[in-house]
Order: sequence, then structure tokens, then C-alpha cells
Amino acid sequence: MPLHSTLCEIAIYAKSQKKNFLKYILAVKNCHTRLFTSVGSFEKTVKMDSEYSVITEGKASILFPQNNKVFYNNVQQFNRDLSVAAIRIWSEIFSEEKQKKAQQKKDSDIKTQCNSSLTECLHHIRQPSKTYTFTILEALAASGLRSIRYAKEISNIKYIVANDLDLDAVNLINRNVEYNELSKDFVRANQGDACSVLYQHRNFPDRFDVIDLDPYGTAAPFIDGAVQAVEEGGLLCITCTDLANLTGSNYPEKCYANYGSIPVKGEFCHEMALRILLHTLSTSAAKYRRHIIPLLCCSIDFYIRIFVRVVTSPVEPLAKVTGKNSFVPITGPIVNSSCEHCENKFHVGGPIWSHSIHDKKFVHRMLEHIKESSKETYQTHSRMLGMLSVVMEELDVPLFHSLPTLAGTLHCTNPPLKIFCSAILNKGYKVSASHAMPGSVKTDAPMDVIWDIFRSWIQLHPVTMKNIKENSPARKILAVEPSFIADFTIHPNAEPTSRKIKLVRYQQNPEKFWGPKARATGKRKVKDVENDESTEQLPSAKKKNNN
Ligand SMILES: C[S@@+](CC[C@H](N)C(=O)[O-])C[C@H]1O[C@@H](n2cnc3c(N)ncnc32)[C@H](O)[C@@H]1O
Repeated sequence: MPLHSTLCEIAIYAKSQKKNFLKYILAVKNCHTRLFTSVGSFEKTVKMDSEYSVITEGKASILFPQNNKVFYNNVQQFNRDLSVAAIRIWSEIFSEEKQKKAQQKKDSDIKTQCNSSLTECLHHIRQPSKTYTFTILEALAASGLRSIRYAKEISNIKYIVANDLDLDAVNLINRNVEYNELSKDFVRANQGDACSVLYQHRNFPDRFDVIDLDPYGTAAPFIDGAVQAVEEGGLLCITCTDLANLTGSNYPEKCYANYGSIPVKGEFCHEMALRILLHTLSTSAAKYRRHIIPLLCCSIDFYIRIFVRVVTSPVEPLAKVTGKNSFVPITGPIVNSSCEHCENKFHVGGPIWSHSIHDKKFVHRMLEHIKESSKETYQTHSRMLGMLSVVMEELDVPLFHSLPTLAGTLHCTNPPLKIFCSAILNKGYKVSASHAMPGSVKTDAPMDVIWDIFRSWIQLHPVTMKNIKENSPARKILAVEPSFIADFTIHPNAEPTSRKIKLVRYQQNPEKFWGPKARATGKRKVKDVENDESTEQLPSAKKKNNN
């Protein structure tokens, strides 16, 4: 039977079985070494001699070497879905800003022209508003999947440079561009060191409007180039997977060498990792009279991903402003060498970015866009909705507490999250969860209020003091009478809407052995702890070193 009629039969069968044609072909590839497929008017040859498999993600179908030589990690689909949505929303805002500027210029031109000629005036009024196109650099592009998704799923792109150091990767990008029927002028495969490419494009008008850095491990070597090569108001999208360094699981020197900051081990370490990366970006940008505006910064699975705008401005909010052009240095340190509550020694960490890590207006717009989109557009749709909803609810204060750790310090039972949050709210403070950890407590309540709530809790649920060592933090904290008795009555805002309506707030393990391609060591356990969050089922407190 001729090959093309065999293929037709396969296609009809695949359709009747609601199977993806290409995936189905893959399943029968062992029967055929060479298949011709026709997609629309485009005829292409797919070599199916077990060298390649086809992976479909979003609107892109990627030929991917079976021997896994060029990096593909399907668990990162959430990263790519989120990036498509973020770039889409950023590009709308970028275009609106440009249109507004153009409109202002037009208005002033009209004013001038109308004074001289009515025809000129009408000509100006009738000019349609321009659509702004933008450029993207994916500096470490591997198979080109991400660039091809951007090309197919985001409007108004002028062109994309998909760069990789590895020649095999560049050949594969070219093959995939062709396979997806995109022009090589639209998605331009380029072989080069990401740093060189960034430095070659650091001056106007060669800069890129969007730069995506998605390396193995740390993005630190590329940051200096990226903050220069991004256009005014442009977008940096950065992944770092070196969380062992950023969270202090390795030697702190490694993090200091890469990011100029010391990590602190603690339950908040993943948010601290985000703030360390933002600190590095902001200090790098400051060298070039630029500063960063974080739009969305997320701790996800085994990596962090941030979306940040870069603008030119000499202002760095480091000193106290006392008048126009007059500053005094900030004062400090604001703490002693040991803790006033438990008398333990303070550990030094940072410096970190202490301003907002999300722009809520941006996140809201992104969330609205995702709600209007379907699971076909974003296969990780429910997770996107869940995470961004938690981000929207997140309080704008740095870092957070973990209830089990606080309870562990005092050797008491975990207060249910809802009851503990109610006590904070009833005392007049704000509270939320953090997207970075299930069961987290983000609050503007000071530490003495937190310990007083625990002291009140312990009055209702006493601890066995004989089990607590002398001179332990627990003894010191519990020796103090609470300055108020906490009100544990359930507060109407103690349960966030995202939990009430049962969104996927925190991710379950996406698949067996998930993580960075080289299996992570000491990786975080991320499980769906929705139930854990609501009542007493929080992860049990670690009985550690405190007594
Ligand atoms: C994690 S993969 C990129 C995955 C890709 N962004 C995606 O979403 O599918 C990292 C890639 O960076 C490339 N690479 C490593 N060092 C590089 C450098 N200095 N310049 C350019 N590419 C580099 C590797 O060859 C590899 O293909």
C-alpha cells in the first residue's frame, strides 16, 4: 500500500480515536522509517528512525532528539505557560504606553497644525493608532520550544532571536522553526555565548524589548548583560534553578559569589531566594542608571522565575529623603546581636530586595486574561489560576512565618491556621499566605504580638514544661506574661477566597522523579496541602535544637 494512503488511514483512525495525529504516528513509527505528512499546503519530511520524537506544547510541536541531548523538561511547561501569559500582558501595557506617548505628541502636533491649515489638522486626527511590534531574545534556547511558542501564541512580535551556545541545539532550533512553518527571519536561530549576544546588544537601537534567560542553574553570569541589553520599559524573564545555593543548603559563599548576598536557612528561604535575585538585578541595573520594577516573582517547584521591567532612572531608595535633592543616610542596625524574645544569636543574611515582589495591577490583568483563556491555550491553566490568585492575596511584606516552626519552638500543639490568622486579624493586623509555601503566615504583626498570641494559645492548650530544657528559647518566651489575651474567634477574612473556592493553590508532585534534569538533591517536598492548611493537619512541627 502506498505510504500516503497508509498515513491517511492513520490520520482518520487517530481522529476517530481523538488522538493527536503526530503522537499517534510516533506510536506506529517503528512500522515506518520515513513518513510524509501534509499539514495544510506545507509538505514536510519527518525522520522517524527513532532519532526524534514529537512533543506538542501549546501551539508548538517540537522535534526532540530521542537521546535527550538537548534539554527538554516537560515539568517546565508551567514556566513556559506563565511566560507566554506574562509577555502577552506586558506587551499590551508596553503598547498602551507607546500609544499614549504618540497620542500626546499627536495632540500637540494637531494644536500647532490646526492653527495653520484645516486639511493638515484633519489628516492628523484621522491617523489610525499604531500597533507596536517588539523583539524577543531567548538567550539560552535549547530546542527552541519556548521561542516557537512565543512566536505562535503572542501577537505583535517583530522577531525572536533564539540563541544557544551549542551547535546541535542551534541546528535543532532551525529544524523546529521549519517544522512549525515559521520563517527563519521571524524566529532567528543564532549560535553564540549568551553573554556576548547580550553585550553586543546593549546599546540603543540594538536592544531587545524582552529578554528571556532560562539557564541550567544560575542566571547570575548573564545578569549584567541583560540589564543593559533590555529596552527602556522592557521585560526580563529570568529562571534560576540553583535553589540549593539560593536557599543556603550549600555553602553560603557560593550564593555570595553569584549574587552578592548571603542566604539564610529557614522556611521563608524560597521567598528569600526571589529577593536575593531581585537584589542582584537591582544593583546590576543601578550601575547603568537603571532600576527594576518587579511584575511577578514566583517560587515554583524546584526553581524561581521572575518577570521584571527595567527603566532608566538614577533614583535608588537607599537613603532618607529630607527635601528636594537632600538625603541623609539610613540609620541602623535596628536590632541587637541577640533576639529580645528568645535571646538566641541573630544570624546575618542578605542584603535582599525588600520592596514589592509583585505588581498587583499586572497580576490582576494576567489573571483576568487566564480566566478568559481555556485549557487548550494553557495546559497548566488551573495551576496558573491557583498560583496567581494566591499571589493576588499575598500581603506586601517581606518573608513569612511557618506556624509549625513557631509551635515547634514552644513545644505546643499547632494552632489551626484559620484560628491563628483570626487572632492576628482580631488584633488589627493583616495576614495572608505566601505562594511560596503552603501553611505560611505573612503578616505585618510584630514578633511580640505573634508570641503573645502563642502565649494565649498555650493558656488554652498547656505545654508540659518538664519536657522543656532550661535556657531554651521556649522557656524564655513562656516566662513572659502576654500583654493581651488573643481573641481566637473566627474572623470573616481568616480564610482566603482562593481556598474557599478550592483553587489549586499549591502544586502536587507533577510526575515521578520531577525536578531539574540532573536530579535535584535535597529538593523541596511540594505536595498538595490544601487540607493541611485548613485545620490541625499542618505538617507537624520539627522538634529541633531549641531545647
Ligand atoms: C535549560 S536549557 C534551556 C531550555 C529552554 N529555555 C526551554 O524553555 O526549553 C539551557 C540551554 O542553555 C544552553 N547554554 C548553556 N550555556 C550557554 C551560554 N553561555 N550561552 C548560550 N547558551 C548556553 C545549553 O546549551 C542549553 O541548551
